Amino acid sequence: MKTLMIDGVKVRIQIWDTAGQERYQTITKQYYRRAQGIFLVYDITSERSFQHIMKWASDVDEYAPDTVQKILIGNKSDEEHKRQVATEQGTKLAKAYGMDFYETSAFTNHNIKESFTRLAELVLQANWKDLDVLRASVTDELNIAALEEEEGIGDGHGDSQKACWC
Ligand SMILES: Nc1nc2c(ncn2[C@@H]2O[C@H](COP(=O)(O)OP(=O)(O)OP(=O)(O)O)[C@@H](O)[C@H]2O)c(=O)[nH]1
Repeated sequence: MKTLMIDGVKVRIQIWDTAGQERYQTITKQYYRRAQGIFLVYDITSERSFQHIMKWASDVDEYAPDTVQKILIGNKSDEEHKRQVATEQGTKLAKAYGMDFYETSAFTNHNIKESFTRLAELVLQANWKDLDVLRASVTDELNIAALEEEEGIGDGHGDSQKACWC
C-alpha cells in the first residue's frame, strides 16, 4: 500500500507485482481482472524481455477491464553499459500502443515516483465520474448533518438514521 496526493485527492494505491515466469501465468491472469492500472515492464539490458512485452500486452487486452490504464516501463536505466534496448525502441512501442513511456531504475529510484504518479493520475481521470458521485454524496451527507445540527435533531456526525423520529 502506498499513498499519493494527486490534484488534492489522497489516493491509496495497492500494488501487485505479478510473477514473470510462464508457470505462474494462470495466477497472474487473475490479477488483471481487478487491476485499474498496469505497468508493462521490460529490462533495458534484455532484448528478450522487450520482445515479451507484446505477449504481456495481449494478455492485458484479453483479461484486464477495458478501462485499465497502462504505462510502458524500461527498467534498469542505471545499467547503461549493458543496454540492449534503445530508448527510441521503447518510445516507438509505447506510441504504437498509445501508452506513456518511462525509463526507470528501481536501483537509483530514477522516474519511480514520476511513473507511479502518472499512472495514478490516469486511473483517477478514467474514474473521475465515479469520484464526482462519491464527492457529491459526501457533500450531501455533510449538508444533512449541518442541517440536523442547526435544528437540534442530529448528533452532528451525519448519521441521519440516528435522528429518526419514529
Ligand atoms: N541494476 C538494477 N537491478 C535491478 C533493477 N530492478 C531490479 N533489479 C534486479 O534485477 C533482478 C530481478 O528483479 P526482480 O524484481 O526479481 O524481477 P521480476 O521481474 O519481478 O522477476 P520475476 O520474479 O520473474 O517476475 C534482481 O536481482 C534485482 O535486484 C534496477 O532498476 N537496476
